[in-house]
Amino acid sequence: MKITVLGAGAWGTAFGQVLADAGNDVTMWAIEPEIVEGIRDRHRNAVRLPSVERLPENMTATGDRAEAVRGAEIIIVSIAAQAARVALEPFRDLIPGDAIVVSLMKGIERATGKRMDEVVTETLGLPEDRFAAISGPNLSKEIAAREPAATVVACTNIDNARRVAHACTTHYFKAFVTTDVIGLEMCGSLKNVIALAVGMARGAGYGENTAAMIETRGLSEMTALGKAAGADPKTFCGLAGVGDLIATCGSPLSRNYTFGANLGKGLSVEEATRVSNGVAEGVPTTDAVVALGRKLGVPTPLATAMSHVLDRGISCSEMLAELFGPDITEE
Ligand SMILES: NC(=O)C1=CN([C@@H]2O[C@H](COP(=O)(O)OP(=O)(O)OC[C@H]3O[C@@H](n4cnc5c(N)ncnc54)[C@H](OP(=O)(O)O)[C@@H]3O)[C@@H](O)[C@H]2O)C=CC1
Ligand SMILES: O=C(CO)COP(=O)(O)O
Repeated sequence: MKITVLGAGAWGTAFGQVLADAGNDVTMWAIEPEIVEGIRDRHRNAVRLPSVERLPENMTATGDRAEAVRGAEIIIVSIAAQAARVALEPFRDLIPGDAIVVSLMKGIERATGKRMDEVVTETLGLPEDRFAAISGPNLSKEIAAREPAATVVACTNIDNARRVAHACTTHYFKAFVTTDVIGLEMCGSLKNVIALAVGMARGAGYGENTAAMIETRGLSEMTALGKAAGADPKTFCGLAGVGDLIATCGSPLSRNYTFGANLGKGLSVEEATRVSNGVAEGVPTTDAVVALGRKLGVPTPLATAMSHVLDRGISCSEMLAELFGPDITEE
């Protein structure tokens, strides 16, 4: 198949390699000429994925939007979530009429509170059965090293989910399918907020009990919010939910975990942003989660406490005290 990836960041590039390994012809689209030339001429993305010495031969790149998507059967979107709307607008009239558009993004648009499925379909004028989301425990550097991993493809049209899953199946990468697009989107976005809090606790020097508490209470919070938004609660027990939570909250390869760890060590939000190696989606998504909780009538103690870290600069122990709350409640 001819597949295009919009956004040659760490995950866009690693996933492009998965697609190329699966036998597809892959074209990466990026704004920066340095990244385009590197992938096209030297098979290398030294800016965003330097750990890979040489990307596959059936992977190229262009900075020209029309050329990028011409004839593409599947178009992958892997752009920082807050920039997705602006970046996709110029593609609206260029996307082939039968292409499936797949989002790898894990975030909620802060300005509107919308999930990426909503942002992508709205911006591109795409029917929902031609939109798919991919989410799971997929730390890009490990997948770029071809370590065994699995993911989930969600589409309201299960046949289209299967087509996308087939396109990204390799000997080291396995894709499951689901029709629960909302659940998948909520899992990927909300676990980043939890990873910020776990990272912060780790950075402050706390151990396993504290991390397990934040992860478990966080899972409960994201499941309740997801259910209220229309998701299937089962999705939160699977790869995209618990699975991604374990990977993201347990690895310094996660930008969200690392961002949180830096806050826990005493860096300010500005300093943590400056040293971050790529986008930490949980940062802008935290406020969106709090607002969504308010709209849906679901308490979000963890996201609210994290928003006070990010907006008011409260410390890790103050964040945890907020999370504890004064009341005795049922678990
Ligand atoms: N890295 C990972 O392990 C995983 C990441 N994800 C998700 O995938 C998405 C992308 O992440 P990742 O690739 O790692 O992030 P990076 O920070 O490595 O890259 C972000 C990408 O967004 C692009 N971008 C930012 N602003 C704009 C804009 N205004 N117009 C066009 N492009 C823009 C960047 O382009 P440029 O390089 O030109 O700045 C870059 O390609 C995120 O939502 C993330 O949560 C999901 C699973 C795993
Ligand atoms: O989503 C991820 C792993 O599944 C990557 O997490 P970060 O965006 O925090 O690096």
